[in-house]
Amino acid sequence: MFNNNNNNRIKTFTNIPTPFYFYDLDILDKTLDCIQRESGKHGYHVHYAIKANANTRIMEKIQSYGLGADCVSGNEILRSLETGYPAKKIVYAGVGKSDREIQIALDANIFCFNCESIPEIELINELASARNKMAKIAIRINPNVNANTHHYITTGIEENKFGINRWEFDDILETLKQCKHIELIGFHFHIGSQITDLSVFKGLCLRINEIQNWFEERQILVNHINVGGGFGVDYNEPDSNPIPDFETFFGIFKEFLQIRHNQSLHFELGRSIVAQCGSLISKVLYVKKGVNTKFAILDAGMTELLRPALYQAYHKIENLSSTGAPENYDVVGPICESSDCFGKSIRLPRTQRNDLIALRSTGAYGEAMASRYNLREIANSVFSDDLA
Ligand SMILES: Cc1ncc(COP(=O)(O)O)c(C=O)c1O
Ligand SMILES: N[C@@H](CCCC[NH3+])C(=O)O
Repeated sequence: MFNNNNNNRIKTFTNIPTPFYFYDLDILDKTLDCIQRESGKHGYHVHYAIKANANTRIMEKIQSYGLGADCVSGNEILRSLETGYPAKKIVYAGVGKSDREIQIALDANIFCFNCESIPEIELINELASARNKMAKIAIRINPNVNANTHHYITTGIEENKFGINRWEFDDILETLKQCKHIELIGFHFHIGSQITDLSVFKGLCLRINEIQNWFEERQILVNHINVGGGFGVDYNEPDSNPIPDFETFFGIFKEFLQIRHNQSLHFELGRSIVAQCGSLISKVLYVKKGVNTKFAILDAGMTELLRPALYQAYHKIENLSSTGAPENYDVVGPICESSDCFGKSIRLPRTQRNDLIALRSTGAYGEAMASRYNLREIANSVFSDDLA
């Protein structure tokens, strides 16, 4: 995206106050085209996990391709409705849904609650009963499949707080019998995020097959299977792999998941849709000598991109201004935290004050996780369409 063919774009960056989130809408369009084509081959339903990036323009663009929304809060449901996602394509997960949030979802008549505990199902039943409504739910089942990803973003093993475990199934069936304002329409699964070992999804399919058999033996059939999200992206080589291999990803589910007659399959993709269209653009404030290294101190920090500090995540770092001889730098932000570091011993062309630096693949969980720590301003977003 930032190679020599794009020198003009880089020139336009020079006049924009930094730091800012840059979104290449061409990459987003190509990603969405690919998702539409590859999921369409199998008739799959894709919901965008808006927690990855709830920027209005990004959400509107994704909605224009017909995707639904996967929400984790009442405010995300409201934002989805405002940006044109039809209620009948909204799913809502979360271990801690508040009364207010459940009411928002009931009033909007969303497609499905993904329920994570028995007390939650009982509360939804009570609030639905007060409105004389039926609430459609899927139970979020913890399939106990290890996602082989960072332990902070693993969600599908028994020790995690998410979902309902297998040893609770009998109690769930009992609860569902009691709850007259609940209609069970699906089973939901989500095992973690940034999964690059695709055999993990095969393991998920095989586990879902076993779970479906268990329920079928008890005459429980549902119309919807939702396998969540989690498909990872290439943070090392965003230019060689700007669009994840959705053909292979959806193909795994086609091959290994035993979908019953009349069942539809749903996905909740976040990162794989938006990560590669975004970059955080920053300026070098100072280059400072350390004991063993040089620090390149940027005007962006963990307040604009938390992932490196939170998960030791790597985002490719590029100096857009320099073509000098390569040197090693510890690339850090201005925040009063030692973990405010984007990378150690990063090889960059000779770097100096005012050079523009791009932190790549920040479209997912970048702007969405921004904070005002140290009373910093929230950075602006800039779209490729708006640049000359
Ligand atoms: C329930 C649920 N669905 C979907 C997602 C989206 O995940 P990803 O951005 O990895 O596709 C998440 C986040 O991990 C999630 O918790
Ligand atoms: N926020 C995380 C992923 C968690 C997704 C939500 N369950 C990330 O940046 O990688």
